[in-house]
Amino acid sequence: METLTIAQLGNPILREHASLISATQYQEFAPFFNALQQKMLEHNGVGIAAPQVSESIRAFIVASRPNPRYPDAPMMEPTLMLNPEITWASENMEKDWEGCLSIPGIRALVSRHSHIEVRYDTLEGKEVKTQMEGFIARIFQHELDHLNGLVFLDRAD
Ligand SMILES: O=C(NO)N[C@@H](Cc1ccccc1)C(=O)O
Ligand SMILES: [Zn+2]
Repeated sequence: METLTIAQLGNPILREHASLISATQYQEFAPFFNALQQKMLEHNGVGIAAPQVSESIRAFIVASRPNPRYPDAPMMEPTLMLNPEITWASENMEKDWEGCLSIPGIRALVSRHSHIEVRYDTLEGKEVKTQMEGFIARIFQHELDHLNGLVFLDRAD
């Protein structure tokens, strides 16, 4: 695994529909997911999606925590989510500021569902069903967009 570089807006990889991963492949990808988390932390990211390092698979990390880029971000354990889906989304929408490691230096106000219910697999192949709200729900929706070839500017008000 050579060192990962973050694809910038304009790179067609960011516009692909990423592929599901089969559970038999999860463990093979473990070193890649570690490198992905490292790359996110290097850039003070609070999330990162595999397509951003040109790996078009349905996997991302949600890792909200206060940092210089998002001083008010809530604290959570960095969480790797495989084959993630939204299973329910609130009618209620909230606007807040977003950035993207693939679009450095730009922030925009984006409307997102304020509450969502999600499902994803862990690296061990366990299915997790849970609900999210606020900034963490926002990051999940931002990362899921990346798996579907969307970036936050596509949704900016
Ligand atoms: O580019 C990514 N993830 O794809 N990282 C974003 C994640 C994010 C998402 C939503 C709101 C704020 C921030 C970052 O700035 O750390
Ligand atoms: Zn992004």
